[in-house]
Amino acid sequence: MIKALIAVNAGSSTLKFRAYAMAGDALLMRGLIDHFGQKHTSLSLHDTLHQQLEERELGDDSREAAVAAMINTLADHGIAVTAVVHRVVHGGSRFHAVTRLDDSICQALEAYIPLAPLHQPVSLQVIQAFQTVDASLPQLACFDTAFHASQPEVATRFGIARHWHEEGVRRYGFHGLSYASISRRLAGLELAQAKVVVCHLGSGSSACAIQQGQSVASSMGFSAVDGLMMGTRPGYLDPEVVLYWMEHEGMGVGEVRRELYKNSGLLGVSGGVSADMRELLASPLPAAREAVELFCYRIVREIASLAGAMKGVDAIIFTAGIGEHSAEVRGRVLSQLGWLGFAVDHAANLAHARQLTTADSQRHAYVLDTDEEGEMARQAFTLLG
Ligand SMILES: Nc1ncnc2c1ncn2[C@@H]1O[C@H](COP(=O)(O)OP(=O)(O)O)[C@@H](O)[C@H]1O
Ligand SMILES: CC(=O)OP(=O)(O)O
Ligand SMILES: [Mg+2]
Repeated sequence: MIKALIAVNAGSSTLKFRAYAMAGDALLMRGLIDHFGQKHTSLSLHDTLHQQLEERELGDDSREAAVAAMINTLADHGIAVTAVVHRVVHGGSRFHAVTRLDDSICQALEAYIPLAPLHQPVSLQVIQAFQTVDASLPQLACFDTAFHASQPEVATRFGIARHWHEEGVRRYGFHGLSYASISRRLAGLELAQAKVVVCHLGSGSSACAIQQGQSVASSMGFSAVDGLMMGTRPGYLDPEVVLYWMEHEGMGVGEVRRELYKNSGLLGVSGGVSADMRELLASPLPAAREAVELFCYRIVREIASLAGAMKGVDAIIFTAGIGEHSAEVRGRVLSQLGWLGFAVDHAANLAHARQLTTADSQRHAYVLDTDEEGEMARQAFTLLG
């Protein structure tokens, strides 16, 4: 048996995991638990050459059964799980580094559930499920907020009374594991010292201004609902809209939260067609087109805003599901940024080439695959030694 660390990236409905060798940290296998915590939970496992090793429904839809199936299936393929590292979305002002989990840390992380209601409870349930299945397994957490700890104070403030900031009502920023994984690869593009806007476009989307490899500003704030429009979240929204819903529509906190996290974004604007970019791009319906148009428009505005925060921009990088796979979205965004010196190379964009701009473009745009799990593993190995 090969001893391995598994990196667990739990989302609201899927759980992605990857196994890395404890000796030498090589990637061994990647897996997905689909419909996690829902009906018809299934597990699939692929080797590093993308060869499928397993694909089956679990029968038992509990999170504990899914965790046990993950550990047992890896064992069937010669991998003994000896440690786990989790992606935890919110680490607040307290957690800026990979942390060994215990009851008191988990309790502290529970306090951030209201700030990340789609993600934080799931992560904590997964941690609990591992604890139930194998209490002796060391568990670590890496935080999406941590990469943004380098931001200057001005980027973290809201224009509200000072005491709120001191109480933690401030901008944190998310998708930090993705940005850290991109930041590590900037040197390879000769951008280590540059001013870069990275667009992480997935079911959750955000953008980050990275200067000399560090986060200096980001589109997400106090929670993962702010900034760009997403699959089911609105992004930037005048807070008076929330008051309007409560005061004039009689909506309670739970209903408002559902509206903000489940009914908005691509799904809401498309009139219910889909939260999935692929389906929207394939739809002939005007509302679906409008949703895509708004998604791109908001990215263009955010890039200009983040460029302002850095007093310039040298490059744009697209990453995550939509950023890595949708030439349509990248092309639309870059076409609206000609005034900033980005000239799209349409053939390169369609071919998903690394560089998306023409050789004589004043500034360049690129695609890089995000590697949240790889970043988690790297951080975990520094702690495990
Ligand atoms: N070929 C593609 N074209 C357009 N969008 C795509 C493509 N492949 C994946 N996506 C989109 O990527 C999004 C999911 O991104 P991903 O980063 O996997 O999300 P998450 O990890 O947050 O669940 C979905 O909107 C999906 O439609
Ligand atoms: C922070 C966040 O929005 O994460 P995800 O993209 O996984 O939903
Ligand atoms: Mg994601």
